[in-house]
Amino acid sequence: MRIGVIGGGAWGTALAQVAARGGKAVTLWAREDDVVAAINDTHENSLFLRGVQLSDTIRATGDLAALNDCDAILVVAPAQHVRAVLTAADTGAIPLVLCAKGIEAGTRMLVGEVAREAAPHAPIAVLSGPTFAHEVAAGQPTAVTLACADTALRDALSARLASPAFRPYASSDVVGAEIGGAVKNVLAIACGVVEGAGLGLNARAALIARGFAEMTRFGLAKGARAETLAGLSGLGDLVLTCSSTNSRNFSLGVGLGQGIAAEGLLANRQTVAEGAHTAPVLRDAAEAIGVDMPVVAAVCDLLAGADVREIVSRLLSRPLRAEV
Ligand SMILES: NC(=O)C1=CN([C@@H]2O[C@H](COP(=O)(O)OP(=O)(O)OC[C@H]3O[C@@H](n4cnc5c(N)ncnc54)[C@H](O)[C@@H]3O)[C@@H](O)[C@H]2O)C=CC1
Ligand SMILES: O=C(CO)COP(=O)(O)O
Repeated sequence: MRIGVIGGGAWGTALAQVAARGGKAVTLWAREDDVVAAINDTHENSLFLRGVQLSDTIRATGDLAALNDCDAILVVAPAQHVRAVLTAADTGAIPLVLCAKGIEAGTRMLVGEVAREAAPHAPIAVLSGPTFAHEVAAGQPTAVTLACADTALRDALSARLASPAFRPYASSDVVGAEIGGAVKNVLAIACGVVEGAGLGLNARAALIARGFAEMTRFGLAKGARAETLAGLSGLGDLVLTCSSTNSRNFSLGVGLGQGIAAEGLLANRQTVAEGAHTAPVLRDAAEAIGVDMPVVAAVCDLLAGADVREIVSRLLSRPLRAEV
């Protein structure tokens, strides 16, 4: 199975490295000419994944047509750009493995729904889970959810990507795998705020648990399965991203919690904090189907400039209620 990758950020590059293990050829499309040149000339993506020596069987290209002879393509552009790159790539019926975590602004579509519109003939799979790119690229042990309705395709992709250090767990719940990854980014911002504002570890644990309740309410309403949300792509990724400043979303929250305005934190950044884009879309999507997501709403208000203390006191003064 010849693998192509769309997206030369940290995660696309790390996944190219996964696919290249054992000396297999991988074609990686990157948007930036200097990323293409650096990968081909020095086998390092010095812009997005500095310090990782990449396999010399990864060939980078700036030409999307170079992916047309692949047997499967990992789509690793940020969620807001997936529609544009898939439309431009025009890869026909080549299976797409969606690896971005987010919801498209404007349409409120999950990336899978976007892909079905932009590439209507392509079989769709979703790869998601607790995966900091640097650790994966360094070969540290990692497990992911690989969701696809077509079991033969899922098994072929799993066999192609698996190694002792990279374990895909199979699922048929594509929507569930997507929702976990999209929602946890917003909740990670909230946990970062708790850290930045010095509210303590009890508060962070409470936020992870209540955030997971929000993820579950929204996911079930959208047709996800509870066990997917409690698995690697949901709770697993939530715990990872809410625990470390290695997370861009958590770090953004730390800044907000310290009272720094979102505008400044988000200006001129090269790396993506998906939760900032997902938060308002998720809040609107949840409101539209009557799902209560107070933590997500709080993150939206903080991103829009609300005062941290006011938002915290609003959350803490909500009426007491049953846990479940
Ligand atoms: N970095 C990580 O550890 C992980 C990231 N992800 C997800 O992977 C997706 C990509 O993230 P990263 O690789 O981390 O990105 P990154 O933050 O390392 O790099 C930014 C990426 O955005 C691309 N980009 C910027 N403007 C663009 C445009 N107009 N059109 C197309 N692409 C554009 C850049 O070319 C670059 O590839 C995100 O959805 C993220 O949530 C998922 C798992 C782990
Ligand atoms: O998705 C991730 C880990 O699974 C990466 O999280 P951040 O985008 O917050 O860095």
